[in-house]
Formats: sequence, structure tokens, C-alpha cells
Amino acid sequence: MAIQLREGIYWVGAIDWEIRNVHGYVTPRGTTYNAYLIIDEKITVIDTVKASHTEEMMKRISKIVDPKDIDYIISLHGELDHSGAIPRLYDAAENATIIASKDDIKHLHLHFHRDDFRVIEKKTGDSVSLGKRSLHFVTIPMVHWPDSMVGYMPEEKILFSNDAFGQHLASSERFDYEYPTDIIFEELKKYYANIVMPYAMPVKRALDAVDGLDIEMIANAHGLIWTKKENIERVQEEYRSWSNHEQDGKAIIVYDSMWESTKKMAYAVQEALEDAGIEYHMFSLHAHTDDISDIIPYLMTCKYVFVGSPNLNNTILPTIGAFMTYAKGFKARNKVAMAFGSYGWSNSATKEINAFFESQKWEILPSIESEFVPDANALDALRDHVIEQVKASETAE
Ligand SMILES: Cc1cc2nc3c(=O)[nH]c(=O)nc-3n(C[C@H](O)[C@H](O)[C@H](O)COP(=O)(O)O)c2cc1C
Repeated sequence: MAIQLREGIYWVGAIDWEIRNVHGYVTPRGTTYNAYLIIDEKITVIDTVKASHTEEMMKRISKIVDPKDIDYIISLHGELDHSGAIPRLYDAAENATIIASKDDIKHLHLHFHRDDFRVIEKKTGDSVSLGKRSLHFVTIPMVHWPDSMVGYMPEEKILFSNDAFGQHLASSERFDYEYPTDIIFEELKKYYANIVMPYAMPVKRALDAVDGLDIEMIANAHGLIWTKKENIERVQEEYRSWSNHEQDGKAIIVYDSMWESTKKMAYAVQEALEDAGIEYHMFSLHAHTDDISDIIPYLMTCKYVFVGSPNLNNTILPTIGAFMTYAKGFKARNKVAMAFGSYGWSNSATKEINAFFESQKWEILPSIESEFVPDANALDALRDHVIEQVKASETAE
């Protein structure tokens, strides 16, 4: 059924209980595609759903209104998890016009190749009257596509924010007050880290653009809708802090190992961090025990990054390569990093890892290698080295 947000404003999206991977970002809790129906003089749908969930959306809309009567389809972002059902909805509506940003109009064309779409372009400062209510648009390019836009409805104090402030979280509950707050914020951070993080400057500009709006509800495109005053303030503060690359002073250890030598080294690093009083999280990529997308939220806010790989055929293990390839796109800033790993006869793994650190412009601590299996002395030396380096880094602050 359609869920009422305010009188005449409904959530008509879809719940994807099954999805576990969105372009390499694992989504253990599934997701939702949030679409909104507004019944006013102009019957309007804001965003749609992934094509696979089109009929679920159509059914929810049809409980409230005959889709043929829809006047406006507003597309805030052309990615297929929001635009996938636009062609079906457009065909069901007899006289609909699509409202979108200039880039989104181009993207919709490049996705659907529909020359018959009637479109109206909107940009920052433009609005559309729906009758009793209106929508005022703000383009937020690169949060997270060039086409991204939000719509503010002053009469209801609702910000339709599309992907901004979203979380991949499937639930029968629609509103933040119905769901454990910690889980929503955990998923908010994971979403920001894995989707939005590369675009720190555009995020700051977007936050400035919506700053000062009187917002009582953030109707986003994924997950729970924000309604609680403290949560609406907190999500904006969190986005501000993340876009400023603020850190929590913690560490991450990311490693893989074939015969457990590098694993022993990872645990020596753990011991050192405990001795130095640094909080940390360890990620083992062995046999994909941990997923690389789970590391990114920790990477975003940590200070220290320890990466370990043994040598395999003159290079690193592919799991560590995948982590570095994935991490590289996010442009995490202000890290202090150290490589470690075991080798047999030629060492290139830590060099490759250091080259990655360098590409990220992170401060690099001297790496440590072990020829085959590290003995107790080697592990003690590694531990002491890490303690010394970390303490020096803490004192230097
Ligand atoms: C298939 C295979 C290829 C390897 N290739 C290299 C290599 O190119 N260079 C090197 O120094 N050691 C190489 N080694 C040796 C490992 O790096 C060494 O055994 C190391 O101690 C393994 O660390 P781990 O226990 O953390 O997996 C290779 C080992 C295996 C099993």
C-alpha cells in the first residue's frame, strides 16, 4: 500500500529485500527505492524505482490514483535505481511531463532513447507549482552524478533529497522514529563512504545550498525517511564532518595471507595498537572473510591505515589489489599508513602497497617485511616499530 507522509503526500516506492550488492557495495540489509506521490491540482510523482520493481510501484500508486491522471514525473537523478520505472509510468500517464535538470534530461535520453518524452528543464532557483504546494529546485551536481537535484516543498517543509542522506536498508518501517537509530546511522555512514565520499567539495556546496531551509522531513530515495528534528540536524552535521575529512583517530588493519605469516604480522600490529592505546578495526580479506565495501566507512574516518600482503608471483594478493583499486576512487584524506608483509625470495608487495599510499598522498611510515615465517623476535620488533611510529605521530600532533 501507499504510506502517507502528510495529507495527500504518499510513499509509493518499492522494497528490495533481496539485493546484496550494488556495484561492489555489499548491502546485507537490502534497500528501498523511494518514490513519492503528491495529490494536488497537479498529480505528481517524484522519482521512481528500479525497473525490476516497477509493478510494485504501479500498484502502490494505483491504490491512490489512476496513473493515467499523473501530470508531472519529477526525476531528481537519472540513475536506473530511480529512473528505471519512468518509461512505464510515462506510458501509463496520458499527459505527463517529465521535470528534470539539464544533465538529467540528457541522461534519461541516453538511458531510454525516448524521443517522445515531454520534458521541462529545471535548475537552481526554479520552482513548479503543484496547486496548494510547490517544489523549489536546487541542483547539487556530483552528489553524486552531474544530474543530481533536490526539491524543497516549503508548504510542508519537506526536502526531497534523492540519494543524499539515504541508506541501503530494507524495512517495512518507513520513518526514522520507527527503527533503531544506531542502525540507520551506521547505514548512512556506509552509504556516504561508498557512494558520496569522492565528492567532498560538491557535498559542501550542496550543504551550503540547503542550509537555512526550514526542514521538518527529509524524504530521500533510499531507506528510512528522516522526520526527527535531532536526526535531521545530525545527518547534515555528519555529512559536513565527513566532507571535511574529519577523523576519529582510530586505525584499520587490512590484510590477507596464504600461510599465515602476514597474518601473524597483522596480529603484532594489533598488539602494538593496543599497547599504544589506539582503537582499531581489523579486516581479514582471506577467502573474502570481510568485504572491501565494509572497510570504506572505517577508512573514511580513521587516522592510521595498516595494509599487509604476502608476495605472490612478484606482486600482492588479488584481494589486497581489489581493496586498493576500490579504495583509490574514494580519495580518503589525511592518513598515516604503513605496509607490511611476508616474502620468500624477492620483495615487491610492500613496495606496491607504498606506491598506493603515495598515490593517495598519505603520510608513509617505514614498512616491515618478513623473510618467510616471522619468529618471535621479528614479531616483537614489528610491534615495537609500530608503537614507536604511532607514538611519534601522536606526539607530533
Ligand atoms: C604461489 C606462490 C608464489 C609466490 N611468489 C613469491 C614471489 O614472487 N616472491 C617472493 O618473495 N615470495 C613468493 N612466495 C613466497 C611467499 O611470499 C612466502 O611463502 C610468504 O611467507 C607467504 O606469506 P603468507 O604466509 O602471509 O602467505 C610465493 C609463494 C607462493 C605459495
